[in-house]
Amino acid sequence: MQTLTIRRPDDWHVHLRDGDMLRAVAPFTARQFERAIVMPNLSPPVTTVAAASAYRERIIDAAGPGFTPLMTCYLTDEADPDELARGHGEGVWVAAKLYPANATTNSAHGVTDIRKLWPALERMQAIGMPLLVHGEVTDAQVDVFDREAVFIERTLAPLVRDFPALKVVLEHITTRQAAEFVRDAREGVGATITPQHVQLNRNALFAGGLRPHAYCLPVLKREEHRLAVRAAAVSGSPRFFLGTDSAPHVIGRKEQDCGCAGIFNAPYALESYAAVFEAEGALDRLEGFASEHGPRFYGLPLNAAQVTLERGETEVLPLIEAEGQALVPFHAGERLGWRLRAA
Ligand SMILES: NC(=O)N[C@@H](CC(=O)O)C(=O)O
Ligand SMILES: [Zn+2]
Ligand SMILES: [Zn+2]
Repeated sequence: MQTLTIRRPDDWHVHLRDGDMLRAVAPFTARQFERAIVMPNLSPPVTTVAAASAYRERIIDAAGPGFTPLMTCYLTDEADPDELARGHGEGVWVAAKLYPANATTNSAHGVTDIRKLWPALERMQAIGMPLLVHGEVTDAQVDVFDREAVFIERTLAPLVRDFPALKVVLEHITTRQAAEFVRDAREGVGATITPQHVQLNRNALFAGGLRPHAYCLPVLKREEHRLAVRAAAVSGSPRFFLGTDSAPHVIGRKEQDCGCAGIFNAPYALESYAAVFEAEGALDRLEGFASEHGPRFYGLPLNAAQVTLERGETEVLPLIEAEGQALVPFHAGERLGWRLRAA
């Protein structure tokens, strides 16, 4: 097969940031995807309908025509059910995002105790607004590699039980436990999967030295987990869908004493996923994962347009500079075997 034409995909988890960084990265996402679920972890976080509408306009300006940002509400301990319902009703918010306080980048205003969210979750369940979850406990006693599995046990499993009709997406899954939990859960539970978590295991963090550009949260896990998440991605199950978690930080913030978590994978995300599906003999399932499972889960229409991937070397630059931002992309300096044909 020399070309692969699929329905135009969407990215169900991306960080587009704001200001110069937004202008630098939004065109990469817009080139690859028709829609994207935009994470609200700006500083300050996007907690009001007004802030989300204004942010949406800035994204549309930066991305150019043909791209639709789908906005999310950042949940705090003070999350107001009426504001959530209003934003959802007005078509501004597609979903709301739960960051356990201090679990990841810009999550200081996140939720300190899930019980504080109950009124918000009740309303979201009633109106059919999905809950997106950064699934890691923040308990310093828990080993950083176990934080996702412990979160599932302590928080997610009870939540999925207590809110039996709430749509829940476990974002950027990294473990066998997460893949199995989502696979076996009740209806209305899904997961996004990033390109890095199906291609790298935690050895990548220490390959010949400390590798800040392989550092993201949840952190890469053992090989056993990579294989389980990879199997879920290519399984064809509608519960698993594409979410890059592209999370740009300028090079200086990655390469420092306390480097930021996040991998900037937007520029070649599709080429990267295609390599995985091909290696697994599952290229015929790429379209479901990239373009169908997500919209069906969210209850949104499938995109009508198509894109074509063609076989051919794509050279990933070691450094991408745009709008004064210097970013090291995922696969920096490598060659990928597929190329997204220009629209
Ligand atoms: N994934 C990351 O490592 N970082 C994300 C936050 C997140 O998605 O948890 C970021 O905003 O930089
Ligand atoms: Zn996260
Ligand atoms: Zn993220």
